Amino acid sequence: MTSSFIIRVPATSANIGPGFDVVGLSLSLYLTLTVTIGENSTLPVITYSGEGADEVPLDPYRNLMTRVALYVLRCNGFRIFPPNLSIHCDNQIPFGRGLGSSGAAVIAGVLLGDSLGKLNLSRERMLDYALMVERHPDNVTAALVGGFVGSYLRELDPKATEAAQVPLSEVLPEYPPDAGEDWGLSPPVPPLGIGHYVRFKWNSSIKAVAIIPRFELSTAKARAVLPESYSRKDLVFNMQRLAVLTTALGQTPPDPELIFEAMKDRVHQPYRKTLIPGLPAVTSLITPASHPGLLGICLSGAGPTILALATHNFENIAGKIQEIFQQEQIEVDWKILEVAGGSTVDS
Ligand SMILES: Nc1ncnc2c1ncn2[C@@H]1O[C@H](COP(=O)(O)OP(=O)(O)O)[C@@H](O)[C@H]1O
Ligand SMILES: N[C@@H](CCOP(=O)(O)O)C(=O)O
Repeated sequence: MTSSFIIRVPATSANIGPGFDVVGLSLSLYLTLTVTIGENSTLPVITYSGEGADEVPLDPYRNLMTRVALYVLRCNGFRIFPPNLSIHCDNQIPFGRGLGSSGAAVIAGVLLGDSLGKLNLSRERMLDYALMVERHPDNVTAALVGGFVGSYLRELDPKATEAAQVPLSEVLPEYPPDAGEDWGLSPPVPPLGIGHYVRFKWNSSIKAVAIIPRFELSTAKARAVLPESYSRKDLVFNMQRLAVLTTALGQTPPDPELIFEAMKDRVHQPYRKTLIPGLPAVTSLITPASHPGLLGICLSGAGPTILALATHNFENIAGKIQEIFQQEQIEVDWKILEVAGGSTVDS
């Protein structure tokens, strides 16, 4: 007998200016998995449509989503994937653009492992698993619970810190063992309650315009350009703005002057401008005064996507940003997105 279920995970925009590795916003682009049990196969058969379909690995031991699902299953007493599984992924989230595609794949993998193993993990426990794989909580938390969220990683005792520092390659085995070889010990189980979050209010008149350059920038590369330490002046600059921003985006009516200044950042964007030509011009030349309706502009996640928050005049704002990128010989696509709900699993 065949049965199936559907997992849906939203895109996310992390940081929103000053909230580096802290805040995330779920957005209305989705990774949708249709999971069918009943096909005749030993290993999961994976197919893709949409974004990334021509580059994503379809081998379940190499695909990020199924590797995460296997990690969750192995931590809970299952040795291998259940048989007769087929997974179709329809993906609207472009890879490597700062819209949380990897965070969505990790959350989809956790939900897949939970459903296949009938584990009934709580949302908090699911977040622990996701955080073993993606160590910054902003994307995965927003993708799991939805909305505008702030999160932190708990400081762990030395034993748990050790478990949480295990390299990704050990948490997620990439290759099956050779025939006859044992899988070895189960992977490190996440410490309990690594991540904690709160959801902030969001004024529903605010939409997110995502201006998406047609080139990929891996998050790893965009993190590698960041310094190890910061001046007190720059940290205070960001903390002052973040404290204001988390309330300002929930107020009615939204205050453009307040939000525009509160979305400025000195922790990641200045260092990433070398990887994203046009970024300094985009964040300085377009203002609420020049473009009514605009509230603020930032890099989405690690970039290269630009996120403009606005209440109206979306086409005009996107058009100006597109023009700035064109001067750098960079083509873009743009979309008006809503703030989305969290991930769902439906039969
Ligand atoms: N739906 C998916 N299924 C499998 N792997 C994915 C999926 N989405 C993203 N990935 C992996 O994550 C990589 C992008 O991650 P990353 O550099 O963090 O960029 P992003 O800003 O899009 O999260 C992709 O190149 C791919 O390897
Ligand atoms: N806080 C992280 C967020 C990365 O988001 P992504 O969507 O680019 O994966 C960072 O800024 O590095």
